Amino acid sequence: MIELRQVTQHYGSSQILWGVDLNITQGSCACIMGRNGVGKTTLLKCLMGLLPVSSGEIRINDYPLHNRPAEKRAPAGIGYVPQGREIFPLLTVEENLRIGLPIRKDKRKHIPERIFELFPVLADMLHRRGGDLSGGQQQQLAIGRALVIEPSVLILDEPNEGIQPNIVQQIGDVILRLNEEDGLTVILVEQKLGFARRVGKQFHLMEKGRIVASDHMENLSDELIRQHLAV
Ligand SMILES: Nc1ncnc2c1ncn2[C@@H]1O[C@H](COP(=O)(O)OP(=O)(O)OP(=O)(O)O)[C@@H](O)[C@H]1O
Repeated sequence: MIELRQVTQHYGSSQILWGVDLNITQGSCACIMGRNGVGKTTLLKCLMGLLPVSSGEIRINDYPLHNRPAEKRAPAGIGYVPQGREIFPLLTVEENLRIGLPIRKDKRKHIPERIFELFPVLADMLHRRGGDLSGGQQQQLAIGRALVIEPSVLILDEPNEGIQPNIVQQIGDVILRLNEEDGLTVILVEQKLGFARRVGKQFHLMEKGRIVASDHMENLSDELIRQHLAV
């Protein structure tokens, strides 16, 4: 269970998050949704420790994260796929994947086979440089890299931004398999309504730095979409 209690955050003097309360149960696939600029990425970065919270608490299975630096959060079992992918363009696919291995508790030296099962293209391109891959392949690499630690929670920030439709479909399939077959808890920031409906089990709508509605995905009504998502 991931719990956020009254989380606030500021960039300098401008307050972005205003007392965010959020509960994400183990095994769920939760979509954080909202218009541009409402604070979705900021919320994920606070969860990952990439931005300090101003106040409030963040816990995973009762283990407090809010007072721990970012490098202590991946070992707590959280994998993160940032917006814009942020793969290392000059490193090979294999080197990009290996980056996470040293933080595994078991110090395992091999990339888990499951990653190549989910993304066969990464096995085919193992020795190619990250920067030579297409946008969709880079996104698959970014997800694969987050899975190297075999996390219990996977956080993805707009994984489909700028990706061609057939890869979007594949990424959706992989997220569903990770959630349903491997039991991974997934937290997904997603703007594409069709994709969110396909893979998400719950939604959390954000408006001006607050969560304003949370429910099962099947209850995401036209009225909520009009109020909080339509542009
Ligand atoms: N480094 C920064 N310094 C100052 N303000 C920032 C910074 N990063 C983001 N902001 C502001 O914080 C607010 C929330 O941004 P954030 O990126 O979290 O929103 P978002 O909901 O993820 O939007 P998008 O869907 O466009 O990615 C925006 O008003 C943005 O301009």
